[in-house]
Amino acid sequence: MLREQGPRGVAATARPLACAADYAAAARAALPPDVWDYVDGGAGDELTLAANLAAFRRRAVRPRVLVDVAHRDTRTRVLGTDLAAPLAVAPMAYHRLVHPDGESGTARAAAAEGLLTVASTFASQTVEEIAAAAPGRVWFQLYCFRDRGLTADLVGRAQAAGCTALVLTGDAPLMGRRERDIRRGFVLPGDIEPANLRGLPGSGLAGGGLAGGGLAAGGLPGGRDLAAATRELLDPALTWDAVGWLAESSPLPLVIKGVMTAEDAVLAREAGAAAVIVSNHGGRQLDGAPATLDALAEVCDGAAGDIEVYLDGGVRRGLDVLKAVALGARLVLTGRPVLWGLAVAGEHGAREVLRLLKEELDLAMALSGRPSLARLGLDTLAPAEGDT
Ligand SMILES: Cc1cc2nc3c(=O)[nH]c(=O)nc-3n(C[C@H](O)[C@H](O)[C@H](O)COP(=O)(O)O)c2cc1C
Ligand SMILES: O=C(O)C(=O)c1ccccc1
Repeated sequence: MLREQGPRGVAATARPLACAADYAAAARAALPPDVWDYVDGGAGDELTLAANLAAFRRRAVRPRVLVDVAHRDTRTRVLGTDLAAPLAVAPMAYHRLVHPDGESGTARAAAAEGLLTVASTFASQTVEEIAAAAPGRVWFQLYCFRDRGLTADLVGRAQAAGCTALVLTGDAPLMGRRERDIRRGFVLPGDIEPANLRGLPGSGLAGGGLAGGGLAAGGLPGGRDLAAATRELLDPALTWDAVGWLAESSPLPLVIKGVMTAEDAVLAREAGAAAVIVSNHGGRQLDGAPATLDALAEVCDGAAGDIEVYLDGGVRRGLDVLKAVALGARLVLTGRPVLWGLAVAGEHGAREVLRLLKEELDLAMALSGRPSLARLGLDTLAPAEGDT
């Protein structure tokens, strides 16, 4: 068990870290304030960020008692990968902002717990390094660039590196306005880079562009404008045609991230996707989008059992995983908690956070009288407040 470090690591004040929220507090104390806010923050008034958390808290579980729960089984299989629990690490940019172990540390941590990691296009290590750290347990998150040749190159690299699925992010035609980053004048430190784009001509994000003084999030003087540099790369004209193109051009199963409506679940199905992730990007894109847990039912309706439905956003407890699975998610992804663990104790800390979430899920399954994932269904949860 990890212990919080006291001043200069004084052991006498060290307290055990009992849950993900404890890691958040320890990470906040350890990280520079601008990095904490980059990770923690959402878009606009952070309404959606708060809604994701509130939706999990609102739902109560209907416990069944006197059920034999001597053996619990949290295992599942998702797109050909065997998982110890229906849990994965959501794609996040720049893990080395919080710890030098970076994405390869995260990927090793997840694999050690029998889970998988989605590596971001904007990872601070290359997809080759990350995939090599956790063979068979890495998916690749793709941002589709204006330059389709460059996009196809990245897809080819991810596949050659051994990634077993592609996750196309659909909710970021432009970057959301993260006001904490603007107020802090957040700048990507000069030693952190989007490693997959190394040497990329003309992007302004790689090579010399980065080495010279870093990237500012808010267009403030003293660094490059992160939002502007990302805008130069990402294609705001992206449509479902690109999904069809990707589904045809790569043998890897394709997952669409950011689907929040039944209509878009139907389009994902028709375009050849294998799955969708109900996600509002952790409240970092459209502020005002609903909580993901509240959008899950309609996306499941649209998916109609033809494609799988996953969920991310606000998962902080094993109990949250149980609730999402009960409402139809085959896989639940968690983002910020893994960066909290990584910030506190590198790979070991990330692993501890994932282990805690798994243990909490196992205990919640026992105490709710549902010892297998198959027993988690709509009858597991009490009606949401306000439902009739
Ligand atoms: C620091 C940070 C960086 C992120 N970078 C990406 C990214 O590169 N690509 C992407 O599709 N989503 C990205 N996301 C969104 C996550 O994949 C995920 O949707 C979200 O974090 C889930 O919410 P949670 O953090 O509340 O678990 C990022 C989120 C955070 C917090
Ligand atoms: O911060 C994010 O949420 C994110 O998705 C992103 C995208 C491109 C570069 C850096 C971060």
